[in-house]
Amino acid sequence: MKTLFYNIKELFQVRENNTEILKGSQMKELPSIKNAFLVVENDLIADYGAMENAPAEYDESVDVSGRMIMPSYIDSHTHIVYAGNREQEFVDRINGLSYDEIYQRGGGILNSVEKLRKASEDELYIDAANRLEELIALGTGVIEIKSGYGLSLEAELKMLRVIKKLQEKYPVKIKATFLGAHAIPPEFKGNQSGFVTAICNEMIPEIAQSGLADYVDAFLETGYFTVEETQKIIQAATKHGLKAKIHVNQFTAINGVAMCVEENVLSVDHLEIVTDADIAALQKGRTIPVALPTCSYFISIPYTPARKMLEANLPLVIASDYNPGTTPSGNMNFVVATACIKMKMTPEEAFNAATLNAAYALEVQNEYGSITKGKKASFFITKPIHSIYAIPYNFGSDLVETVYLNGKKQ
Ligand SMILES: N=CN[C@@H](CCC(=O)O)C(=O)O
Ligand SMILES: [Zn+2]
Repeated sequence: MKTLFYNIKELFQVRENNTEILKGSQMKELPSIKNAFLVVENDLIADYGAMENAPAEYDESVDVSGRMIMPSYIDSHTHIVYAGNREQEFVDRINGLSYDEIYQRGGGILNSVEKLRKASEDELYIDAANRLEELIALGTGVIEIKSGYGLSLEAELKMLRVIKKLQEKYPVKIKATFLGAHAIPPEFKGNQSGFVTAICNEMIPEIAQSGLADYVDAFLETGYFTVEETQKIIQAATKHGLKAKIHVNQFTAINGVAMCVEENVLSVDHLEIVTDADIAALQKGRTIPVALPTCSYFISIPYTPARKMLEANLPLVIASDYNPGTTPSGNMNFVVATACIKMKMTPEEAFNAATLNAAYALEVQNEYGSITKGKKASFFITKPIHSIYAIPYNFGSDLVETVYLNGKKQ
């Protein structure tokens, strides 16, 4: 089946060759073709170009007049499998409690752990599937989903099985991450080292064996997991053939980034607090930094210093962090807008961070992230707009009209 999309007002993120990653000033350019065509054959991008070169033969055609096409968003950091909500903590923060104070009282992540352990696999699946359907309609075509609200082998496997079911049922590409080291569960209170040992010696081997996870994650943060504990977890994961993606520098900088780069982790995520030493460490390795602007927005913490990092010629990814505690939204259009408005990224930089560079953070750069021949035909068509700047500019509007995943209209 050959489909011609014609009269595209502007076709974005067109890359003749498969560019792997954009650093620093390279992120300023978002290549596009005005008045373009796009040919999709089955699930792949077959051709594109200026309208005057559009092919005359095809099986069906779609008129894209007045509208623009962007490759699907790649959301490389989410926690969309969870039970219930944390609306009361939201109000508690408005009334003056901090995220840490709520955690110290047994809330925060542990609140979600208690709820998740009680929920059935089917209940978790229904809620997560509803969230995923909303995100697909908002333009997300590839997503990473973490466990981390079970914190026992049994409950973590329950979460990972829910993610597997989502992978089987939805055309969106899903990567799964085991986040056993998210917080200390009640049964290990006062025995943090015992929990880390259980993660390394029991949970990681079993989870690697199950094939349910692509990556391992840990919350490297003051009051959660230390640099040394996280290093042990990364090394145990490596031993079992799993790469790591690490939550780090959300509230404090404790030299975790340098260790992560040394251990060659795939990505370091959050980075609301970034020191010069962190930047120097990132410059030396292939670990990609991931900022989560809507987390900063929701819990009123500093934003990742994007300008400083781009000036240091680093690459940057933006992702949603969709989770019940710090970011109960996975709208990547709003993530792009927040990156522009609060982190002073240009729209071109923000779209590059949410598509092409994000593909690298999930190792899907050969299939997704740009309009390149041979890549998956996963993209969204906007509503009629003047320019692509409308997406961050009209930050409260949904400007995604139609979504195609693997060549199929959703
Ligand atoms: N900070 C660690 N994990 C999540 C929040 C988890 C929660 O509060 O439920 C995050 O990325 O922000
Ligand atoms: Zn997170």
